[in-house]
Amino acid sequence: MVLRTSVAPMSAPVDPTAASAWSSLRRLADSFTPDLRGWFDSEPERVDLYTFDAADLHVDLSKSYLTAEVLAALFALVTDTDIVSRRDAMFAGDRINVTEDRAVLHTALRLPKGAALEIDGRDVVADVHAELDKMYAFADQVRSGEWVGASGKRIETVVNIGIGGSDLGPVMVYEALLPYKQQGLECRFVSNIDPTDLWEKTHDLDPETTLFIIASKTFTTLETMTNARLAKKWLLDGLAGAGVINDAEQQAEAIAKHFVAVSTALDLVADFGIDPANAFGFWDWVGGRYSVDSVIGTSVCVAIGPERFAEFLSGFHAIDEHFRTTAVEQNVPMIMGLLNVWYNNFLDAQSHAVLPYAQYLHRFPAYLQQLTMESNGKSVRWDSSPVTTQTGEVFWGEPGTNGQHAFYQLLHQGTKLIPADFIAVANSAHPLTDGDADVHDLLMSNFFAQTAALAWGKTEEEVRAEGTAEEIVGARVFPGNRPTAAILAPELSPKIVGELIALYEHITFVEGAIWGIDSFDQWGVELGKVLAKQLAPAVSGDEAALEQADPSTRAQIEWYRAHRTS
Ligand SMILES: O=P(O)(O)OC[C@H]1O[C@H](O)[C@H](O)[C@@H](O)[C@@H]1O
Repeated sequence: MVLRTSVAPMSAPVDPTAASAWSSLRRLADSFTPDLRGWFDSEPERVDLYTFDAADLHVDLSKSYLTAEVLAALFALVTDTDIVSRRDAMFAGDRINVTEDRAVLHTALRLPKGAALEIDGRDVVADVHAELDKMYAFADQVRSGEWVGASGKRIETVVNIGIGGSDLGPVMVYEALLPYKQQGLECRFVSNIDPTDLWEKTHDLDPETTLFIIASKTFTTLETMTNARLAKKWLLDGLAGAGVINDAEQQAEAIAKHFVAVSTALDLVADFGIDPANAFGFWDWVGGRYSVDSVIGTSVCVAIGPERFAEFLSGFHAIDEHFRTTAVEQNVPMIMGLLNVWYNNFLDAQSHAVLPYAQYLHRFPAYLQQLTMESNGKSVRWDSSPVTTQTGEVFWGEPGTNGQHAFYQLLHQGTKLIPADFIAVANSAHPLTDGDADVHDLLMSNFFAQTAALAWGKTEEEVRAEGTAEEIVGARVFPGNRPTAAILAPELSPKIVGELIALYEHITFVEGAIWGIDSFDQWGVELGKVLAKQLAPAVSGDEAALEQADPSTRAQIEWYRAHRTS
């Protein structure tokens, strides 16, 4: 397979609301009455019609708000908004991240060694695999104990310092794949500039057996650079206190043994004092929130090993191939992205729940929040023209069954439409029995029960038939017709975690392509960063700087300063 950069100029985004498919969907929405019970009665083949497979993922959308008419109109929207061309442009390495003038090539990070993708005459796949091989060699050294700290002891704890995409991806995947982690080797993740984060993650560690990975695409992020400097001090003070290092030369040697970096800015890595030989690189065509499958995943690779990491990448690639080559009618990310547009733009859903029935996926909703909301939370299209419709879904969630005892009340009986993705695997990494009961079966009984309860509800007649007192019948009715998607997979393996991430990456892509926005920039995070820098002197006591602040902010800072005890 050889993909080449297309040189076609980027055409202006289509206004989706002007598309004829949009009008059709609007008409359908105006008279839309969800009726899952009725649809299942009148469409005996509904389960088959709306169940799809993509690599190892089995996706049942039969309890969603899809009907034949809706799906046909959504497929027409694919044509009207030319998503397929945009998808192909992404895979080919076109600069579809217009506002940053960059290609969007996270899919190249998981191309197998034999593949080729040329960008500006460079074989990107060779570059990717050269960095992967370097990361794999490093991971092997740490795992085998060949890599030792300043006092000759093997590494026991790897602390990843990063934030946003340089944290959420690694920590989510590390937690998801804990059963694959090497015994005796732990990873921790420091992200927040709140000093308690670094303190909590380091105070009980031995500097002699701790290795820091400074993960930052730009190597300028305030939180990460501050924490990196604090970590350097913690390490050097600790080693000096233990008599391991005594002079500047030994300090430099210690940094080389206890710090590695992952970045696109290798010059800044060197300025920080990390030996470029201990730095792993990637490229500006990898967005932060799309980077866990690059060397940003070094902590994960150390934990699970190169072989498993390669399997993780193969999962992404399997879904990439599905998305790239499968006909729209069977294309799972395409259909799920379209379905989300149907909920969001036509049925006025305000948010979208993601409910993994897998404790190991407990950080998956948080990870998806960055992926989907940083990508698609935009008010202008990629040519800066204002959007004329809603964009960016609000994703949220918690693992089941925990959420059942917390917020599911609102899902079942609340007034809001909240489509929910239920995710589960067939096999537990740690099967247990409670008497005769297989505990994973109990978990899954809840999974199946919840999507059924949400879909079918409980009618007044059913409630009355249970002998319920008339005055509380209303309170005990479940309206049903709450749409869900069920995503099932055999087990939570590295490959399947890669598949799940890639599935949502491409769902996000499809939604952004329909809205005509640049899903790959994030200018909205900048203003707050600039203001924080401007306000920092005022917060620490500079009266002149405080005068510059607006009255509300000034009053807050004054209150803060008045209540500081140290
Ligand atoms: O990896 P870094 O350059 O340190 O960036 C870390 C994060 O911070 C930024 O503010 C962006 O919002 C994120 O997309 C990014 O992942």
